[in-house]
Amino acid sequence: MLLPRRRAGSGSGRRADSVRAGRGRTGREPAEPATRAGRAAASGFRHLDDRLPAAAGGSLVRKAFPDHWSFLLGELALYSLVLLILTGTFLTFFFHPGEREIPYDGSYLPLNGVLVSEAYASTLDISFDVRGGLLIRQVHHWAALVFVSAIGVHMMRVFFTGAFRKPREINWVVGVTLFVLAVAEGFCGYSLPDDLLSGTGLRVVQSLLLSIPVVGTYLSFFLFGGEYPGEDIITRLYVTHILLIPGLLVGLVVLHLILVVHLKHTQWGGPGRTEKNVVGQPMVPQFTAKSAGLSMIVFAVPTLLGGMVQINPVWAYGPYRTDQVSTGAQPDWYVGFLEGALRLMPPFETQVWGHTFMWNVLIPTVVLPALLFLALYLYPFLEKWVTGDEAEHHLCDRPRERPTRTALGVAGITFYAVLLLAGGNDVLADVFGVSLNGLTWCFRGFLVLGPVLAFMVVKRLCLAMRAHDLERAYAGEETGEVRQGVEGRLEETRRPVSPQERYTLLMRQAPRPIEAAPVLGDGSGDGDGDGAEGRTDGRAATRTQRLRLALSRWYHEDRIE
Ligand code: HEM
Ligand code: HEM
Repeated sequence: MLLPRRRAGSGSGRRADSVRAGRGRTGREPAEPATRAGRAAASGFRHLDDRLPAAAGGSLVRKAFPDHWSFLLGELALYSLVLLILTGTFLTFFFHPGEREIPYDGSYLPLNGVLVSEAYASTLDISFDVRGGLLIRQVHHWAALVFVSAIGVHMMRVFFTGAFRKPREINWVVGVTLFVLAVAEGFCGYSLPDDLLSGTGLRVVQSLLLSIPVVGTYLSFFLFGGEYPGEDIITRLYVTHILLIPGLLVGLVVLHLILVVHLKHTQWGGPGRTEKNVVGQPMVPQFTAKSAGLSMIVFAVPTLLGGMVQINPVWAYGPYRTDQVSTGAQPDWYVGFLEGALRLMPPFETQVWGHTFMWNVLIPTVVLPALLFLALYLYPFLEKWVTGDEAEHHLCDRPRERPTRTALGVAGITFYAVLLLAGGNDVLADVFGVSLNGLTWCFRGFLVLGPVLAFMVVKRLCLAMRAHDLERAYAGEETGEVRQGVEGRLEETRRPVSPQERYTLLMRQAPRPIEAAPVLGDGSGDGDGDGAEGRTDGRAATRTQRLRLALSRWYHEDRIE
């Protein structure tokens, strides 16, 4: 039985937690945990709960967590962050960020006597001379890949289900900031060992800085502590990597989670699940047990990978030297899209008053990422503006129900994927034995056409799936059997879908484009915000309003009602 529990002062103040104990519906109060240990844990939490501010008006112990797997993606990111902090702390005991050159005298014989930076030497020491060092280094690197991937997938879940809509726009903004910080943290991290691969990445950063008009040279001198490569960059990246960004990340994650608890989770629609309640398993013991299990998997998988699959063998790349670049150099995947943008950009430069504007570096590495992240930051607000949807939403959209949003999302992912693949164009050309220039031109074409094609295909697919849903709801689902009547006619048979499924298929809203009237008003010009201050001649009053109407029509066109 679903038992609504109202939580004063939390979220919109109107949503109630409906806690379902276990998966069964018992028709009674939410069941107490069956085992003695479970009951003891629950009672301990309740004691804490009564004494913490979070308990005001309700119980954290009985907070409902939706039990769909997609709500565990955020936790995947959370636990990989914990693993990164633990393994990173271990690494700080042995890593020396210095750039002074010393002759290497550790266990890796091929480099014995070679002049290398202290940072590089200490990374080799961690790998070959510190007990368990290589394992922890590799676990740290694998965990970083899992972390950024988890954030990416979590962000897609939030995007495609519309969980960024009112009242969660601020949490979306916090989330995008977490994403930017995670990418920056990863970049700083893999630049620390000062090997040939990471040095090549830093060289790209220097070009990026130099391409910024007017202040570029100063920025480069400031960051690198003088003429490239300078003597300060590794120390600065180190402080940023182990103190500054982790501090910001942890602070923002705490804020992010406070907002999740305060606003409560969204949930998938279905019988008994409304905009006014949250149905799910209680925090203790079901959710805690599930989450603890997930945390162990998150700790185990990178540890297994770290123990068995080699990653970033810096001894094979050699120490960084400004006059060398290794072939096939690839950054970690999350930075690959910038590399791809750099490789696809045609070589444009402009000379103005003796100064060179390097568009070929400025556009792909500064303008493009700035626009991409700006689009991510603004999306919830832009969608609200275009749809005129000011309502609070706590039920997840099924992606097919918002064909334009889903198609836009897939178009964005296609754009990103093309850039990522282009970042490895040399490796692809080598593996498939094709011309590098030919491949680059193909990628350029696909960068423009791919997102458009993806948009069109995905929108049609969403509409088709939605039409199919409605057909199932009204006409029933196909049984796969064909019957022949007495008069010889063949007809397919259908059976009605279950009432629960029918409810889920039909409970959707049918959003419509903004009507001209509220935007245009009745011409009263009283400016009282009641939609009655526009014109009466059927034309939008301003260019912005006309744009908004046009975008709204485009957003909602071809809908299935
Ligand atoms: C939160 C996200 C983090 C990410 C994405 C991240 C990522 C990375 C990456 C990719 C490396 C290069 C590893 C390698 O050499 O193969 C690295 C190195 C390092 N990280 Fe992190 N890291 C994170 C957090 C931390 C934290 C919190 C600390 C310290 C408390 C830390 C300390 C270190 C140290 C000392 C190194 C250099 C050691 C080495 O490369 O062998 N990291 N990090
Ligand atoms: C360090 C990175 C992050 C961590 C640790 C994290 C963690 C979480 C957790 C544990 C939840 C609740 C469970 C769930 O819905 O999955 C959540 C919800 C949420 N996250 Fe994140 N997140 C991170 C990054 C992001 C990013 C990059 C975005 C979007 C750009 C985002 C937006 C949201 C939103 C809007 C919710 C509320 C969703 C809902 O109520 O359904 N988060 N996050």
